[in-house]
Amino acid sequence: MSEVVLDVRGLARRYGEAAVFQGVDLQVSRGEFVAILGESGVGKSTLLNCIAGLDRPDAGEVRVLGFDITHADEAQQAHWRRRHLGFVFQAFHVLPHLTVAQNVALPLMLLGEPDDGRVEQALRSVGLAGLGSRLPQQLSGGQVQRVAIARALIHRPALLLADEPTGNLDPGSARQVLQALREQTREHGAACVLVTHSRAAAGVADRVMELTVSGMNDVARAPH
Ligand SMILES: Nc1ncnc2c1ncn2[C@@H]1O[C@H](COP(=O)(O)OP(=O)(O)OP(=O)(O)O)[C@@H](O)[C@H]1O
Repeated sequence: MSEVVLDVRGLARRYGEAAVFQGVDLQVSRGEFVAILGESGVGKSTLLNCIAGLDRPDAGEVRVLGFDITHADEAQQAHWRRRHLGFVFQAFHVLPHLTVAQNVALPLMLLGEPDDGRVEQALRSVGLAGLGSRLPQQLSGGQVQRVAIARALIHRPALLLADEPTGNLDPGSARQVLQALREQTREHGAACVLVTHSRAAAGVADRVMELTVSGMNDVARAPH
């Protein structure tokens, strides 16, 4: 059994009297790609934000490689995120005035560890060799999301979180982006959690779960 990177236990979040979710347990191992399905409004983004330490759960805890993010203070959380977390969003989180290479280099710059060779290699590995000097607006939607994947993994984080990364893409581009996400997760030995309402998107994952108000359920694998 490979090492557990993400360990979520008994997580609950409520707004006022209404529970968004409760009793959420989730373990994800190194190199494993887990998809979490759920209807709109069930709390998928809230769950990712709680895992990232951007939102405080009302009960339960989140540990990443033993570090208890739930009970850390904000400065510790911010430091932890910069070093150990990659995040891929649905859209528009690639900075439009920076080139593709500068976007990918950003996490390394924030850590004070610039490395042009690594940026070039990262672009190659997501199929964007030679496009580093372009601006994002000169790329297709699928290419922009592959920039976002390269950027999310450039600093070799232990944990990769993806929130509907294919929501705005046609099915062909979506498939390429998901395949890049899966390949890169394995190659980097990251633990990846993807949230989506798309069963097709969940089809590339190693394991599929469903988020409900009362916890997380296993789902039979969607056909490829
Ligand atoms: N600040 C807030 N105050 C009150 N309720 C909130 C707040 N933020 C989120 N909610 C509620 O929490 C629930 C979960 O929202 P969340 O965005 O996590 O769902 P989701 O599954 O990611 O939805 P979608 O797939 O549409 O993005 C929703 O019912 C939402 O209305």
